[in-house]
Amino acid sequence: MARAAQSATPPTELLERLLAAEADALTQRRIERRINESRLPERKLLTDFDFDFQKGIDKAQIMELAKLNFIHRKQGVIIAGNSGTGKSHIAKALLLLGCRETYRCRYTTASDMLRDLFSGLADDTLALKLKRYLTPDLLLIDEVGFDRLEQQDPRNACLFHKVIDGRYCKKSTMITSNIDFKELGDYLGDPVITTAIVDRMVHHAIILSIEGPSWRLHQSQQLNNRTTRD
Ligand SMILES: Nc1ncnc2c1ncn2[C@@H]1O[C@H](COP(=O)(O)OP(=O)(O)OP(=O)(O)O)[C@@H](O)[C@H]1O
Repeated sequence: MARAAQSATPPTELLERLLAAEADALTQRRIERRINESRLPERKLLTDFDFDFQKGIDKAQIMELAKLNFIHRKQGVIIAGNSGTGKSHIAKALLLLGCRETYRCRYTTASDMLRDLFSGLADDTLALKLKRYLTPDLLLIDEVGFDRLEQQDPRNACLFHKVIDGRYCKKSTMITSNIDFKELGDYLGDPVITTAIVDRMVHHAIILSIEGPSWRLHQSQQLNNRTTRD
């Protein structure tokens, strides 16, 4: 206000500037809140992704996904491929973009989600816990098939089904996996229910299959080469 008085800024212009700054700060706070609520463990960006390294990924397709129309269309996205090929990086970056728009998003790994839902069975809070995974506009279930589930129990398939079926055609779900869907029945403990899960997951979904080298391996090879040279 002192500066405005010095430069004889008209009061309406001053008010306009103050309100714009407040509106920007409010938008920023809302974005931060959505990111925190999403439980995203790290903020990955598509601009940090080396598309030249991973030739198996169609950059144009990812940039199309980055427009987030799939959330609006309540479409699923499945990113499959070997370890280290960048599946989680891309999925997390898309989730972050979702938070930056007005979407409510949630990140989980398959094992964390199933552990959480199992605890809901134990203390009769399943309905409440399911809400966490059913209400977000975008749910990312990362690392499907990645590790052995804590509870080796066919109810894993029932719980997974509750989430997928509850979101089917209503909300968008992103899944990353390093196993073939044929192995999902063993992973979730019930092949029959898993067939119903896969059916819903792939229906109308955008499926990206990344066949390529591991970025982690590439990084450690580069490091080794550098150390040998030094
Ligand atoms: N093409 C790439 N450009 C830049 N960083 C990459 C690329 N691919 C992977 N990374 C980085 O390598 C690490 C592993 O990638 P990411 O977790 O996305 O792999 P993943 O395919 O999900 O593997 P996993 O199935 O083992 O979880 C991350 O830190 C990620 O940011």
